[in-house]
Amino acid sequence: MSDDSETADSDEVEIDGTRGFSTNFENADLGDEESNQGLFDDLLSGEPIFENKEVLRPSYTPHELPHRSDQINKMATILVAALRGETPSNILIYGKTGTGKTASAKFVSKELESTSQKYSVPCDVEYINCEVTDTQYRVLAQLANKFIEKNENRIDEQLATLESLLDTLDEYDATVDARNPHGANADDQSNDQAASDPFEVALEDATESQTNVSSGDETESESGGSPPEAEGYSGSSESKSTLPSTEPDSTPVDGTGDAAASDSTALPPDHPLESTPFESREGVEARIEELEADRESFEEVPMTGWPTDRVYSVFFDAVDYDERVVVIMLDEIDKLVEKSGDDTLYNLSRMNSELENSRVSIIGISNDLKFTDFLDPRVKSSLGEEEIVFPPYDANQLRDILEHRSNVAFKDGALSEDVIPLCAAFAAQEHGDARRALDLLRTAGELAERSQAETIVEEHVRQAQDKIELDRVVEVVRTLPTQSKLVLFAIILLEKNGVHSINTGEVFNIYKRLCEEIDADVLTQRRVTDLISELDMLGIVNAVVVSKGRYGRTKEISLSVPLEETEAVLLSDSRLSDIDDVQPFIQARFEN
Ligand SMILES: Nc1ncnc2c1ncn2[C@@H]1O[C@H](COP(=O)(O)OP(=O)(O)OP(=O)(O)O)[C@@H](O)[C@H]1O
Repeated sequence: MSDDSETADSDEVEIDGTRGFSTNFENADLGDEESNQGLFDDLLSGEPIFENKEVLRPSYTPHELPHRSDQINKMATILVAALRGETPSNILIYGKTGTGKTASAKFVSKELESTSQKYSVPCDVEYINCEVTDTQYRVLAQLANKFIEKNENRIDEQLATLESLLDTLDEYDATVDARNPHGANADDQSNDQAASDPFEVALEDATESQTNVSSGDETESESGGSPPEAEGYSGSSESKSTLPSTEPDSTPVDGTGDAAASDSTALPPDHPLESTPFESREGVEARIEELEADRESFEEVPMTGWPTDRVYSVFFDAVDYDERVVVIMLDEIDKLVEKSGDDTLYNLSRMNSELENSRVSIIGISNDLKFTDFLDPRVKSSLGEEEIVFPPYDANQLRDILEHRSNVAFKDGALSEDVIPLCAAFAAQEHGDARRALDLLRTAGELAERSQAETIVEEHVRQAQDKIELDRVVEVVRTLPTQSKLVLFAIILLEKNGVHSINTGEVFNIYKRLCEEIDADVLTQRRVTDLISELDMLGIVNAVVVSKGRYGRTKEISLSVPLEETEAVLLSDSRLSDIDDVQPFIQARFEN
């Protein structure tokens, strides 16, 4: 270490100005140990606590969800209808934050999609977080674009299969010509062996593709039981309806050698188009053209600017392009309703009566048990066909969840015994929130790592609890409206000056002075009393009503959060930071 820094120092002494850059780059190029000053070496040298910290982050989707098997099974029982080609009932999922709603729903949808691939039943799941995507326009636009992308991908796969079918046809024709320069199809026994390999491959390819004739057509669906990768000639009703039956026995070929010369439906058994829906090269080429035209016609929806009707119609067409069951998962659905009413849900829930090829089913996820009160009764009954409740976890369940994760997250021996029970207990007090429990465990690990400890102990968990709480306070205070910030600042100033049992009148007087100082509107005392109650509800201040005997009742206010940190957050607001000398204001509390 010391060697490193000495060398680095001497480099710096020798160079000046622009030359310094080039010398440093040279060092970097050399890549030897002497080129850095060991800023990170110390940190890296400590024994790491974590084996895989990502596992504790909210973005990680666990493979196992202990204590949620009832809810997961119920969801699967409802959604299995999609794998039978039927429309699953809509589902509403309720539960407080951190009770595993999103994780469980994502887990089930992953399983659903992979099983649907396994059995070649077309089924798509789309997830939307309505806290981010919170208007009807955005929801529909996002869905439209996702389905357009899916359709394009499917078309690309189909085109690739068809192009390779054309190649196989070319090879086949060339081989036939070579075998039989006079035009007869030489498929007699003696030639079978020589011809078998490429044709068998082609036939296999074609059969594989053909089994997937499944979607987009009114005429037929043959999806069940075919292999997952089969993506063949699906899509257009027109091309399909003009195609011959795909049943192999429709034109028996006797193997005597004249099949190629006979009419086009009588393909020899080793013909690449046999057991495909196509009877000629032209048929394949026409289908390619048609798919390319479809692909061209898709128009991506811009994120703003179109009339909502147009967005809806593009979304509708994109969903209905293929035969499939579509599950739309709307997480934080209450935020969407709160922000933009229930129009989106109304439109989505009535789609099925108009869709021709596909079916839509909705899973809504909400923290707010009461949000359906704001829904149109028709939407409410359609959306809530099935309801699944996620109860809060208790401390034992949280302990199990943490233990599962910690096995992967931490190095052996990095956790002392009481850490997980303590994290679970803290989080159980917070309405059984698994996210909070995982945050605590991760933060405790980070604090231990930062202090270069080898194991995480109870103290780290307590520090983590304080840190998370403080982070929450900072976030809440930072995002308060200016008027609330002024009221809170007034309370802080009073506390800082040793005033105990602060009452509303005192807060109001200081608040008024602060408003004048920064040219803000002054609210009425009644309104300020409301703002104090809001701060109380957010857990930032504690306001209790006390009786003063014959002088009536008053509120006694005290700060519930750390004073200095909160003041620092308030002063980081550019408007409040203009207030320079606050001391004289304190006198104002005696004024009236
Ligand atoms: N049973 C469980 N097993 C393992 N991890 C879980 C379990 N339940 C929840 N989690 C984890 O807890 C965190 C929060 O879960 P999730 O996001 O599913 O909660 P939520 O109920 O959807 O909360 P919110 O309503 O706030 O979105 C995630 O990291 C998730 O992986």
